[in-house]
Amino acid sequence: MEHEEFDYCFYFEDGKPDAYRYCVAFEEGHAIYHRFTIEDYEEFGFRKGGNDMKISRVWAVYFSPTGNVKEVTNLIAKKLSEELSVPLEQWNFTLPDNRKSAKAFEKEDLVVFGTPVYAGRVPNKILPWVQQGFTGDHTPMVPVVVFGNRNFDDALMELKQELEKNGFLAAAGAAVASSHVFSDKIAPGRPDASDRAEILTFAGKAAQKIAETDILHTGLQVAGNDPIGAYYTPLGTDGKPAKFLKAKPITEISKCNGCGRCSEVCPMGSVDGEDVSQVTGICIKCQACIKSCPNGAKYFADEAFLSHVRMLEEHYTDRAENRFFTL
Ligand SMILES: Cc1cc2nc3c(=O)[nH]c(=O)nc-3n(C[C@H](O)[C@H](O)[C@H](O)COP(=O)(O)O)c2cc1C
Repeated sequence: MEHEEFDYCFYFEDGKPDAYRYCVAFEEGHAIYHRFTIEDYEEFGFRKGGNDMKISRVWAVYFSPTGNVKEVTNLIAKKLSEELSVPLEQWNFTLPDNRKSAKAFEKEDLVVFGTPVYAGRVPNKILPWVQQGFTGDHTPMVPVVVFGNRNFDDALMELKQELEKNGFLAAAGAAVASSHVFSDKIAPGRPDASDRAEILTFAGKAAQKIAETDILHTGLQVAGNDPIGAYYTPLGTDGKPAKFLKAKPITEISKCNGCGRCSEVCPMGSVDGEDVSQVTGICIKCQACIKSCPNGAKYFADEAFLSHVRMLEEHYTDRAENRFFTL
């Protein structure tokens, strides 16, 4: 078998460092292992040391209605691309137009995959797209979740598991705290300079590990329940569940100049472009329309939603820690 036909190679230390190398070829879903003496292996022209997993491109792939996930995912992906000396590409699947056809990644891609945390999980309306919209081919990835200073609960575990079902292999992972999109009083300005420094240190370490480690046989551990737990139940100031599933943004007509920006940024395509006061489809409360309105004409008036926001402001203003995971 010619060495180009192998998917990747590695070696076991097990008391005899470098005694043998193993190369793997995937055929019809089965891994076929070939063992080489180090002499034969060198003859094949493999690189000495490391894992022989070649990365030729880094991708920043993200869903980010109000920009925090975009910023964090790009920061990690850019640092990885610099450290590994390969080009950086982006795939932003926030808008419905970019969720029309599935995207296939190759073995030599390294995909930094970012989503926000909604109710302690991957946003439930986006989960089907995470499950169906991306395929890997033993493609290394870095799952990243960004949360609004309360908790990321099982979101990172869920994102990792879902992508691993579709041919990706987690090489590192991160849960990064940000300002909460519901309130300017919760973690304002985050990610800040200190977060960015932590993120860059993590990405540098991840690049080194990716270059050195046999990803397929190591298995990344991340925080979260396995199996994944229930969605977090938002509470109101009275400590009872705050039910605002049906809440939709309201438009203050006197302030609206009909520019249509809110309709353009809605990730669900739910704001009518002709009459922006009409929310014709699902609202995921992402706040993209509210944050993007140049005239401050959009707001939520739902009492249960506002009570939840006040509860968050009362209980979740202490600085949450970022969490980073490497092999
Ligand atoms: C519907 C919804 C639910 C959220 N649930 C959580 C949560 O469970 N924990 C948390 O810490 N932040 C939560 N957040 C805050 C977001 O994770 C945070 O603001 C994130 O930065 C948003 O990402 P984006 O700026 O890319 O849109 C929630 C936000 C929304 C819109």
